[in-house]
Amino acid sequence: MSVRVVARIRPLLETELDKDVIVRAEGLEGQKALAMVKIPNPKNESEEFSFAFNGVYDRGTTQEELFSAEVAPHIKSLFQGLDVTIFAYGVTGTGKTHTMRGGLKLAERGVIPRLLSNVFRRGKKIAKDTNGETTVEVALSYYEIYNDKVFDLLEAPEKRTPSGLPLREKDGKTFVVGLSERSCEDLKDFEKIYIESNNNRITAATKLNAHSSRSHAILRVKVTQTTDTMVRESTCSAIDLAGSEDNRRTDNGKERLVESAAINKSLFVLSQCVDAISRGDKRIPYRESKMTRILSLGQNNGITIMILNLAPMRSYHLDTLSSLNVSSRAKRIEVREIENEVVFKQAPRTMSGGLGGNNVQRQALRTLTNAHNITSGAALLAAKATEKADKPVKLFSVYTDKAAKPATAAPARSSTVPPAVANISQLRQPSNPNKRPSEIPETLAARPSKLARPTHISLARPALQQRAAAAPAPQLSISAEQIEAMVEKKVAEILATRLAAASAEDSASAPNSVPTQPTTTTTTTTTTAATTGAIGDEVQRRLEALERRIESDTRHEGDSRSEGLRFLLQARQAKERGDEEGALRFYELALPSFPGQAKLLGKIERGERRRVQDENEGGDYEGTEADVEDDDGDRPKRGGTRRVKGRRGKGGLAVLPDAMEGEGGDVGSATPQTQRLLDIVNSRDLGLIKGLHGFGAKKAQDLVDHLNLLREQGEESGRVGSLAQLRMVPGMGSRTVERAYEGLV
Ligand SMILES: Nc1ncnc2c1ncn2[C@@H]1O[C@H](COP(=O)(O)OP(=O)(O)OP(=O)(O)O)[C@@H](O)[C@H]1O
Repeated sequence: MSVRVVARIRPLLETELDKDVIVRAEGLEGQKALAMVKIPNPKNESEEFSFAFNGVYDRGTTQEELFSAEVAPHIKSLFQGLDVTIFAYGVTGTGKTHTMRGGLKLAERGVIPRLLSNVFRRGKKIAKDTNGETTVEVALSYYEIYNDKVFDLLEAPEKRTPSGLPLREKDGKTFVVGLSERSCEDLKDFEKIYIESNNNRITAATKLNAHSSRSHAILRVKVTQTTDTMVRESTCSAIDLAGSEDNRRTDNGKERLVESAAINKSLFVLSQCVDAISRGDKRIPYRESKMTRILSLGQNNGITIMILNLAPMRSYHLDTLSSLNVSSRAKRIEVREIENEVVFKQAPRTMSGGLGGNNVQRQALRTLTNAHNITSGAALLAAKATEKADKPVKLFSVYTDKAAKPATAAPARSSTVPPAVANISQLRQPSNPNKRPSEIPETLAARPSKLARPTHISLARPALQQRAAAAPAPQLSISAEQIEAMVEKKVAEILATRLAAASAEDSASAPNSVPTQPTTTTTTTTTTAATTGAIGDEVQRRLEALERRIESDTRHEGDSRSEGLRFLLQARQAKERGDEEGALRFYELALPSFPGQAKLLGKIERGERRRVQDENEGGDYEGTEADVEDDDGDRPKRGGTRRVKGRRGKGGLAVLPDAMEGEGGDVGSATPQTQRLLDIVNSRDLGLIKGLHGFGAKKAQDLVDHLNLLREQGEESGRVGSLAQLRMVPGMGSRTVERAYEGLV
């Protein structure tokens, strides 16, 4: 499977002004072809983030240019039997529909009509070249996924049932029951079907776009080539994804929020799938959303093209960074492409200019939770090149364009830091003394490591500090909590170093990679001798043990602990940026890897309390997926960090039994409530399950469907054996399980 990720920056619309442009395209050093998107750091405009892509298309790129460069080369592969999937991803109003569908004029036609035109042309040529021995048939299906329900766009809306079309599994493939398919003779035929069925698509006016697509629209073009001896079938799916906008900027009402929750969830799964494919994971979470499940994403040997649509305006700043972040994960697949030699056949073209269009109104931006990072796609290439298969996948490094300056001291623990990392730390310089520590290199001369800072040590008064400075390090009083904090910080540093190392290796080995530049969110592991002395032997031992553990954890590809650690690192980085909501989200993502981990649960609870407080105080937070799920106001407002068996938490939180907190949550040691909950779940009795606290009809049905699916796939007995497992079921999560448990208590 190969994936190519490209970015397309749309031109300015009539009412947009050149002075508000903040997104620009650039080539890699010394190369003309555009391959980088540059955008200022919203928190520090003197810094600029660079995101690398397989190709970047600037504002003046025509429909024809995009199509010939990115889609046309794969039509041959389609006729050779490979499946092709083309996504248009991006925030509402950035040009996804324009890219996929386009305008009615010939020059304005988007990817889809051009694709069909090429397919028919090639089909005719094959028939002609084989003297009619090969017949080529084209059939279309067109459906949308709205609020996680599938609707046939080839059918009139009146024929829709509220629950949409069901999915079924057959021979390991997922198909939509009752989805119509229309044979399509020629382009005229196609245009008629396509224009008619587009009127059936659900769109709505949001504050960002008067005709915003609220569903994912998936056009499936099935090509069947038949000769006397064989039938070859392949499909090309073209997907105009729903907008990935942030609710806080759309003034969305309840209905729009529910839609957005479904949209964001499926986009999240999509990015997770792409991420997993890029890592070469055996398990791709494609079953966790309907769209990826129907597309069987990552299950075939096809070609995927992800077109990230971007608006160049400042008013989209945070949304743009957010989608760059998502697509940058996809970008890592560049490595696989090089290996497959399927793509990269044509360099992206550059044009500049501007076009007019509709007016897209946007409201003022407020803080957003998303991490603004980028993965260096070439990280995997570097890992591959050096045969370090046991290295963890490198996630999230941000490049900033800052002048290089040699460091004044070499890192003391250079044995654990690859040379490339040392270079990174040398390149970086603290441009702003007020910057957060994570953004500044921690070289000995420039600034002491956080680990050695007196704030981490219980020395309140100057006199004591002087005495302590003279005293040997082990005499310093460090509380268990402080040690814990140091260890946590250190873990984050170690992981961050790996990212930086990978980025550095990338630039050395990958011809298409971004040049290695300093990172803003990573720190180096320049633990100095002074630092080591200050933190003492005990901390050092624990750090080393942890380092070994991370090393051994990350060796197991697909190991959920490594995944969890990565989320913890991201949470940590979000915290460093002051992005509490982002941190909370990453802590929640880490939870399935460390089920029931009391400290993590504590962090999540505290984060949620803060969020609730923000809401009550009229803060920024206005709604996410979690809001929608927990809309009954049942979300705990308070709670202790450690839950005690058999009692309720402070603010009415379900008090989970110890059995649940252990990894795996063995049924053998389950409390009667746990056992009861599992019995109800495993009964598959919809009535009983619906009776659980926090379960509605849909959640109950989804759970039963999931259990049935497990059984169909022969996975164990299709039973959930522990609360930890229950939490891992798609759509469940910790809060749902806690509430169901609480109901039984
Ligand atoms: N490359 C382009 N050239 C000219 N106009 C464009 C281009 N891209 C987008 N536009 C214009 O920008 C506006 C928004 O584009 P479009 O509706 O395609 O956005 P979208 O991302 O599909 O939004 P939504 O997710 O809400 O459906 C439209 O008026 C469209 O014509």
